[in-house]
Amino acid sequence: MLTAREVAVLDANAEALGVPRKQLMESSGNAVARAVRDLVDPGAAVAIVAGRGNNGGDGLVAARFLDEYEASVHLLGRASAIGTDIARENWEALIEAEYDAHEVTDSSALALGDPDLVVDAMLGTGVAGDLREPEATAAAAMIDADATVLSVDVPSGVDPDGGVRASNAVDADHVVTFHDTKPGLRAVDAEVRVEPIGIPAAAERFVGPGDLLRPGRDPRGHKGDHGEVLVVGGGPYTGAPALAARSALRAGADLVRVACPHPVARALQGYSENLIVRPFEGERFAPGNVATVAALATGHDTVVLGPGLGDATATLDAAGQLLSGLGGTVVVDADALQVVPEVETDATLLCTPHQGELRAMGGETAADPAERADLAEAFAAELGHTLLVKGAQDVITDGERTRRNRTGNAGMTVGGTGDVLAGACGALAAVLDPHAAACVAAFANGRAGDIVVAERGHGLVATDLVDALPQALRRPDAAGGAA
Ligand SMILES: NC(=O)C1=CN([C@@H]2O[C@H](COP(=O)(O)OP(=O)(O)OC[C@H]3O[C@@H](n4cnc5c(N)ncnc54)[C@H](O)[C@@H]3O)[C@@H](O)[C@H]2O)[C@H](O)CC1
Ligand SMILES: [K+]
Repeated sequence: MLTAREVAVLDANAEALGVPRKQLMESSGNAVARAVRDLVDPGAAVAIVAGRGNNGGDGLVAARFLDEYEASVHLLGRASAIGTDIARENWEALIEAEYDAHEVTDSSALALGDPDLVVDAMLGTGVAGDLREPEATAAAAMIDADATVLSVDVPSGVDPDGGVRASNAVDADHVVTFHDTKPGLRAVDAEVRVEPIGIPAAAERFVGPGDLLRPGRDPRGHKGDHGEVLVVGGGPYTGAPALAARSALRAGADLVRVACPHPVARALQGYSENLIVRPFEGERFAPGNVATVAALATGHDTVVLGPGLGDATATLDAAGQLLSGLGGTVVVDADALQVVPEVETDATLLCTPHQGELRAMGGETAADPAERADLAEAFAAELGHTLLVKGAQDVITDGERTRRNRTGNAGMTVGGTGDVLAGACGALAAVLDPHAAACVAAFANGRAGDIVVAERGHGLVATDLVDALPQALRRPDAAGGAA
């Protein structure tokens, strides 16, 4: 089941893998033509009504696969109003090849003739609200044509996600949809066929630039909308919580505070004036600090627990007590991971172990990425939390959905990259569900490493990653063209 957003993610990931949208459109159009062949015999009159987006583009492509039919193409609007290059190029090919194709500039001039079958290629996953003109008149003309109606992807006017039908939506007899069915088609009373269009399984299996399209930051948002993150760390180490906090800021958090022992507070503040430090008593995080830190945590969207805490017994006790009392999403990293298997909590944990830490938690790992993914998936299901298992290929799994991330390079084994990843997870989990946040964070962290190596060669240090995160998080053009 694919929402319109998931379709956009897969298309962009397919493009990054070397399968451009125009190729997907060619496959979609071919699938439409196959559906036509199954419904009417060669020689039949087929009227293709095309919108100005890629749904229309699919219909334009289909015309080229229907030479044995009396196919006519009716573009709703001027060719200059076609919204995408790939749809426009397909229109231009029809005109150049002298197909029976017309621009309908006045909806009352729409003349479908007496078709045996109408292809509804007006609107698909890009629809919004009731059909406007000329789609509304065209939909009515389809009904008047008294022909079989085959809709492309979704009946025009049906919301692909929620299934809500616009009052003037097309009544389809048949629907041909692509790659996977759509939630909105459950409510459609028509024969639905799902056709592959050549999106490689890798577009789903591996995190790609398309995953950066997931709704997260609303650019029109206001301070505090994009997440307030609390890092609980420091003790033996001060660099780790500073890296995690700075990374959270670079990954989009609006406010990041660091709860840390008094003795490291000043050192931490020294790392960056962007950090707000909330010191607690003592040399290390201990049970006596849990109430204070828990109270602080309630005022934040996400918590990142672990960077630089150390593994003193009292600290691990405190970590377990803190987790058992929290709700919301908590990123757990480094030594704090040890307490996760035993802790009962209402919080959703996003755990970011490397393979040694995974084994210490009771999980298993393997050299083969696919096998490692299966083992991690089983362990995440057992734990009941989301795992981001770091490695040459990261594995992200919540026990059901399992994906792998291939960005990053050998230079990233340097200390601190895990703290940067944990901070990025903290920021992204404030605006995405934990699984999506882990996918995007793993992708961006590795991509930041690749950007740094490409620009400066090896010798990468963790602070380089922090600075490269904004560039690594830059979204591809949703309509086409990888970043
Ligand atoms: N991976 C895949 O499944 C692929 C699917 N393909 C097809 O692409 C469309 C989605 O195309 P898109 O350009 O994003 O949107 P639409 O064509 O559905 O519509 C946009 C178009 O329609 C106008 N519009 C929006 N709402 C209304 C309205 N209520 N009334 C009138 N007009 C409206 C809007 O202004 C735009 O002009 C998908 O469904 C598939 O068919 C790709 O071809 C390949 C990959
Ligand atoms: K349609």
